Amino acid sequence: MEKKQKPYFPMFVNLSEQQILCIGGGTIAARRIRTLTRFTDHLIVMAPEICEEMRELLEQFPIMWIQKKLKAEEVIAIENGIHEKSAEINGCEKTDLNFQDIYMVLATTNDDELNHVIVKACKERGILVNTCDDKSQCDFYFPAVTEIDGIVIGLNSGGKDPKKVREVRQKIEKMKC
Ligand SMILES: C[C@@]1(CC(=O)O)c2cc3[nH]c(cc4nc(cc5[nH]c(cc(n2)[C@H]1CCC(=O)O)[C@@](C)(CC(=O)O)[C@@H]5CCC(=O)O)C(CC(=O)O)=C4CCC(=O)O)c(CCC(=O)O)c3CC(=O)O
Ligand SMILES: NC(=O)C1=CN([C@@H]2O[C@H](COP(=O)(O)OP(=O)(O)OC[C@H]3O[C@@H](n4cnc5c(N)ncnc54)[C@H](O)[C@@H]3O)[C@@H](O)[C@H]2O)C=CC1
Repeated sequence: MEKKQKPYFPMFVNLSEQQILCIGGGTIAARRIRTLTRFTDHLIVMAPEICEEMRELLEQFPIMWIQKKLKAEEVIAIENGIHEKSAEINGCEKTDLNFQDIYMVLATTNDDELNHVIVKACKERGILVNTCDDKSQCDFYFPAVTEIDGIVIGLNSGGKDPKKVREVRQKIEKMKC
């Protein structure tokens, strides 16, 4: 008998004191960082360039931007405890970033190969990792999130239909009033 894939359990996690590193600063990254600003002030974005929406988020929230194009060789060095010298950081002093302090990594670059290397390095170090281009490699899925009267609602279709997930989230938001 074929085994049916079970849905993922919606575990609600305290992220308020956890550092989250998002590698990539485009459309997907901005959408996810916007969601995460509700849950933690410890957000780091690493990307050589960021989109307009991310730029606006950097102005509104205490997000650290490390302006850097990550190289696959550097990611592999994560295994040895990579120590990043940050290039340019939004409103903050120059500082070292030690991946050992990172709780969760979001790989959101448009370089699928790099995303894959990031996933591998994180898994080796036991860091929770999500990549936007391949659901089979994710430790967890990024949910659509909304909130009604302080009740957080997270939605997920197990990667079957993200577009529908978005539509359901929008329907819920219309019901709010
Ligand atoms: C599995 C998952 C893993 C993860 O990334 O965590 C994943 C994977 C992938 N998504 C893809 C495509 C799209 N994703 C969206 C939208 C969202 N995707 C999100 C989550 C997830 N996406 C995870 C669980 C999904 C689930 O619940 O089923 C949301 C909920 C959260 C967020 O991203 O913030 C957000 C809605 C947020 C909101 O609106 O509230 C849209 C629609 C749109 O953008 O309008 C499209 C175009 C679809 C189309 O056009 O049909 C591709 C192909 C990429 C490619 O082209 O290569 C992959 C890769 C793959 O399937 O392997
Ligand atoms: N999971 C999801 O919901 C969806 C996922 N995707 C996937 O997400 C990927 C990214 O999509 P977008 O955000 O729209 O792309 P985008 O082109 O807007 O952004 C890509 C970002 O990655 C950064 N980047 C590229 N190389 C880098 C490196 N070496 N180091 C650090 N940052 C680097 C760029 O500077 C840019 O900020 C797509 O290639 C696609 O595979 C696409 C649609 C939906």
